[in-house]
Amino acid sequence: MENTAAAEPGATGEGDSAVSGAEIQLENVTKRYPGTREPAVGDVTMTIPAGKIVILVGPSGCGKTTTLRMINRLIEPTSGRITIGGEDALRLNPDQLRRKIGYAIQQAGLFPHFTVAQNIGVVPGLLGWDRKRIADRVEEMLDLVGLDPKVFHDRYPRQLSGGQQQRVGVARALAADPPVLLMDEPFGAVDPITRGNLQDELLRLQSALGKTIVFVTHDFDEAVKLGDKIAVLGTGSSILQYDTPEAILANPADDTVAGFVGAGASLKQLTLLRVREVELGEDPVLARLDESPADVRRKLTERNGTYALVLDNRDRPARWVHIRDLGSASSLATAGKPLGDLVSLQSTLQDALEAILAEGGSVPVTGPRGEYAGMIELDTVMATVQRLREEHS
Ligand SMILES: Nc1ncnc2c1ncn2[C@@H]1O[C@H](COP(=O)(O)OP(=O)(O)OP(=O)(O)O)[C@@H](O)[C@H]1O
Repeated sequence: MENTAAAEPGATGEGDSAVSGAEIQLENVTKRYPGTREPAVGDVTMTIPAGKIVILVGPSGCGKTTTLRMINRLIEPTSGRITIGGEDALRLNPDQLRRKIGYAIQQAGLFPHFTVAQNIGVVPGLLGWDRKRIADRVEEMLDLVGLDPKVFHDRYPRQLSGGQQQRVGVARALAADPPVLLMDEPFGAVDPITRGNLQDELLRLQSALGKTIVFVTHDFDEAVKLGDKIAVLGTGSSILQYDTPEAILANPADDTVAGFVGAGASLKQLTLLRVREVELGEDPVLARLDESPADVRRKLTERNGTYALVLDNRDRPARWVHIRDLGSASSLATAGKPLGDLVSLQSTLQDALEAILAEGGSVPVTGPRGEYAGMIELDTVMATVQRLREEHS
């Protein structure tokens, strides 16, 4: 077996975080499936910059998967040229090429009769790494994707939740430290909360790894959240617009893109901003769980307030109390009502807006340890939407 890829930069498996991806170029790439009239991919030319996440979005059947799978030659192009890091991918041995390209798909595509560890070790094994190095790498990858090696190492895929399977899928794709990662709706089959977590995880990994990632999705919100650039594709993978999420949201190239971006494009821009980037509002009257209700009532009266935010002994927001609850209350631990939605400094403004709408006003923001960090208000979010609209018009 040839295993020259193991000697390539970026395939060392040393886990060094400075590894950077390779640029991918597609030049006039066409795929015609036998017996079909129109090409599935027609004359596509695009450059995918090194170390960036590029998202392919577009309607079902427009050729996203075909485009992706031509990059690792699971599908052979009918014509055109593809280079990866300047190397002509169509001249390489396809097996050798694929060992340098991680591939993660919907429902993870794990081998059911292999344990988690065996699944992750597949490509390093093919590359001829010795057992010790593979074992170390498997541990490192499980850690990286947030799965405890002691718990998950020997499990079989059927013993994992959908989200855990996806994590193993990502770990397997990254195991040989390939410069390029292709992801085909990798989070398509999990519930929205797990999906959000996996997306956050991918962004965290990417900020450390700097791979070139080509990611296919149907979901424009996912594209906006993850993409450094988004390619909006039409029939035959024709590129309708290829730009940053900000630019596409602000100025869709045509009506088709605008339709795909959907209503509320300026609201979607809120997914690009984090709560820590905007000014927080004025503090409400703050109280401690162990303060006496009478003292808090006095503070509220002095400050003309109606609600106090009660913090626990570690400064974490715990409850709201209304001044009228305080007359009869014996302790703040039971007075008023527990908090509903909270947002953190890391949350997107989109999440903050949802919480504000659910709570009907302003919402407490928490810092890294869950401690109270300030309030975010509807006015701040609306002013931000207005500013974004003006900046991009
Ligand atoms: N093996 C094949 N033989 C013939 N036609 C095919 C084959 N595979 C895909 N196609 C056709 O090529 C076109 C593009 O398919 P592709 O799977 O790339 O689209 P897609 O954008 O990824 O779709 P989806 O979002 O639904 O997964 C479709 O019209 C599809 O029917």
